[in-house]
Parts: sequence; structure tokens; C-alpha cells
Amino acid sequence: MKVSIIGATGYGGLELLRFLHNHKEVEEIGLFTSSEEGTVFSDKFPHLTNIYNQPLLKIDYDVLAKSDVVFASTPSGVSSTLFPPLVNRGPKLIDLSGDFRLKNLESYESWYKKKPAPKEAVEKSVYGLTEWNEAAIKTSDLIANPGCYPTAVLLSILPLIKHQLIDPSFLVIDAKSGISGAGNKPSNTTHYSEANESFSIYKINEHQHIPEIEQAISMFTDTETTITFNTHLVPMTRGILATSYAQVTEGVTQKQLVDCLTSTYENHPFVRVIQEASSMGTNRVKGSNYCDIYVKLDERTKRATIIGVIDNLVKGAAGQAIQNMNVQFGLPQQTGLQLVPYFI
Ligand SMILES: NC(=O)C1=CN([C@@H]2O[C@H](COP(=O)(O)OP(=O)(O)OC[C@H]3O[C@@H](n4cnc5c(N)ncnc54)[C@H](OP(=O)(O)O)[C@@H]3O)[C@@H](O)[C@H]2O)C=CC1
Ligand SMILES: CC(=O)N[C@@H](CCC(=O)OP(=O)(O)O)C(=O)O
Repeated sequence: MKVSIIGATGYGGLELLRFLHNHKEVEEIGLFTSSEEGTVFSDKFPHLTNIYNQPLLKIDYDVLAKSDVVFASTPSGVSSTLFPPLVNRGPKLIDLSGDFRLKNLESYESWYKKKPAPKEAVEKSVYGLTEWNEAAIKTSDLIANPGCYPTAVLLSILPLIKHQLIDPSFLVIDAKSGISGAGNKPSNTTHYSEANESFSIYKINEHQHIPEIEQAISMFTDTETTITFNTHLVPMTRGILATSYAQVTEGVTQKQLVDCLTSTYENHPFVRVIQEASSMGTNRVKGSNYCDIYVKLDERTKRATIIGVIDNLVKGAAGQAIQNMNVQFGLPQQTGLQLVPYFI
């Protein structure tokens, strides 16, 4: 397979390359840039010396059209214009940004403060939460890869909402992310001296992943709800831990909650239902495509604490994008993604 990465110099792009390098069906990887045409990739990233000594390529539709797959790992507002001319020209398109995720264009404009992608392209796109949308992904030519936070949240709560074990009307979600979630462009909030030794909340009640999570709950469980969702920055490089709180339906037991998660994911290699809370942590999934999930009923309040943990750059971005590519090409989902977590 011939694969192209637009935004190869970013964090998502580098992770795509790290996994695609080990993918047995990938023969050629084109690295595309909007700002550094001709730069030798390994000069910019010396850890890739003698591995990727090729020059970065200018974004050119005729070259991209010859690929089997084109990944866009670019800031929001970029693929909305870059991808539409490639629709129906041959390659499968996989977008890691939020540009094709929200079906309601006004909602995209109001949450992302950017001009939405053309309606026809958004209508054509398929939401790439692999474990929940495999059939549609299989036949899709344009994938909207989910956001990092929505992946951790949705994989942990969707089974419990679908089986009516929790009340979705008062979902409170508290999520924390490592700094690589903000991409490679330095800013005050990601500056080492300001982020290190600090734990902060950001985008209170205004995070762009709120409508995405609500839309996916509706799409996969036929439930309309509004959520409270807040995000925090943790002074570490990788990882997301998302904790959701919800009242359980009357009479629901701890065993029912765990059984529901276990049976939902028994045939899904990348979602692991964890039995002990002490085994949940970002270092248990770091560098891997796993999503670990956990649920605990508080017998006193009848509220469930539901946790999802991922590596934001892998299951939250590049890993899930490659998992979707595997589904599109009829390959086993694990192809190229079988790295075990770093742990330390
Ligand atoms: N970081 C994360 O954990 C996650 C990120 N995402 C989403 O994935 C996308 C990529 O994220 P991430 O890799 O972190 O971002 P980065 O900021 O690290 O990288 C983005 C890359 O996009 C390229 N780019 C910038 N502007 C343009 C443009 N106008 N046209 C073409 N390319 C452009 C740049 O490369 P160059 O200058 O060489 O063109 C840049 O290196 C974003 O939309 C992000 O929101 C989704 C899930 C998780
Ligand atoms: C730590 C951090 O800043 N994380 C980013 C994650 C953004 C992201 O993944 O953007 P999409 O909208 O393309 O999904 C944020 O919270 O905005």
C-alpha cells in the first residue's frame, strides 16, 4: 500500500509514521508539508536518521491522488479545504482533526470558530470510533477520526447507556490530558516552566469535544442528552484519563455494570476491561493502541464512576486512524499496531 501523511511534522503525523513503519502492508510512505518543502525529514527529526532520510514533499493533489490512503493530521480548519478535492479521486481519506466529525455545520462553526467543510463531504464522512462503527467504516472513503477525549469517554460509557444501566441525563465527565494533546506548536499553556508542577483546568464548559460526545451518544444509543464535560492539563507528555459519573438505573449491580462492558468488548482486541482500579493509569497504555476501561458502583450514592484511559496520540489519534485503515482494507485490526505499552 502507498500511504501519504499530510502534517507529517506534527505529533499525530510522527505517530502515524512510527506505526505505519511496522505495518506489513505499507510499502511506501509520502511525507507532506505546508511549510518545509525539501527539508530532509531526518535533519528535522534526528531520531529518524537512516530511517527516513527522504525530503518533505509539497502538498500536490496529483501526487496525493496516486496514494491508497491519505491521512490528514493537520489543525482544524485545514482538511475541510484540503480533502474535498480528493474525494472520489481514488485514495481513502482519514482525517485526524475535528473537521468532518460534526454533522451539524452550524455546531462546528460555533464550537471550532472555523468555517465548516462542504456539506456533501461532511455527509459522506463516517465517524471512526472503530469498535462502534465498523460496518460503516468498512465501506467508507472518508473517515472522521474521533477526538482524543471522546475516544476515552465514549468507549467507557456507551455500553452502559446503550443497555440502560446508567441515567444519561446527568452525565458529568472530568477528563485530564498530557500536554502532547495540544500539538507541537508552543504556547504559554504548554510552556515547560508554566505547565510543569501545575495542574490546571481549561475551556470550562466550552470544549469542542462536547458536541462530538453528545452526537456520538445519540448516534450509537439513540439517546439525546447534554453533558457536563471539563478538561484538565497534567504535566506529563502523553495520556488521557477520563472519569465519568452517572446515577445507575434502580436495582443495577456492580456485576451487571462489569458484565456489560466485558460482553460488549469481548471480541475487540484494543479495549480492555480492568478489574482493579489500581491497575488504571496512563502508563499502562502509553505508546499503545489500548483503551483501558473500569467501572465501580458506589453503593451508598448509587452512582457509578466510569473510567477510560488511552494514549491520546495512539488510540486517541494515529493508532485509531490506522485501525480504521485496517478495517477499510479488510485487514486484521491489529495489523501494525501490536506494540505493547511502554509502562515505564
Ligand atoms: N495531539 C493529539 O493528542 C491529538 C490531536 N488530534 C488532532 O489531530 C490534528 C493534528 O494534531 P497534532 O499532530 O497534535 O498537531 P501538530 O500541531 O503537532 O501538527 C500539525 C501539523 O499540521 C501541519 N499544518 C499546519 N498548518 C497546515 C496547513 N495550513 N496545511 C497543511 N498542513 C498544515 C503542520 O506541518 P507543516 O508545517 O509541516 O505543514 C503541523 O506540523 C489536529 O487537528 C488535532 O486537533 C486529534 C486527537 C489527538
Ligand atoms: C491538551 C490539549 O490541549 N488537548 C486538545 C485536544 C485537541 C484535539 O484533539 O483536537 P480536535 O478537536 O481535533 O480533536 C484540546 O483540549 O483542545
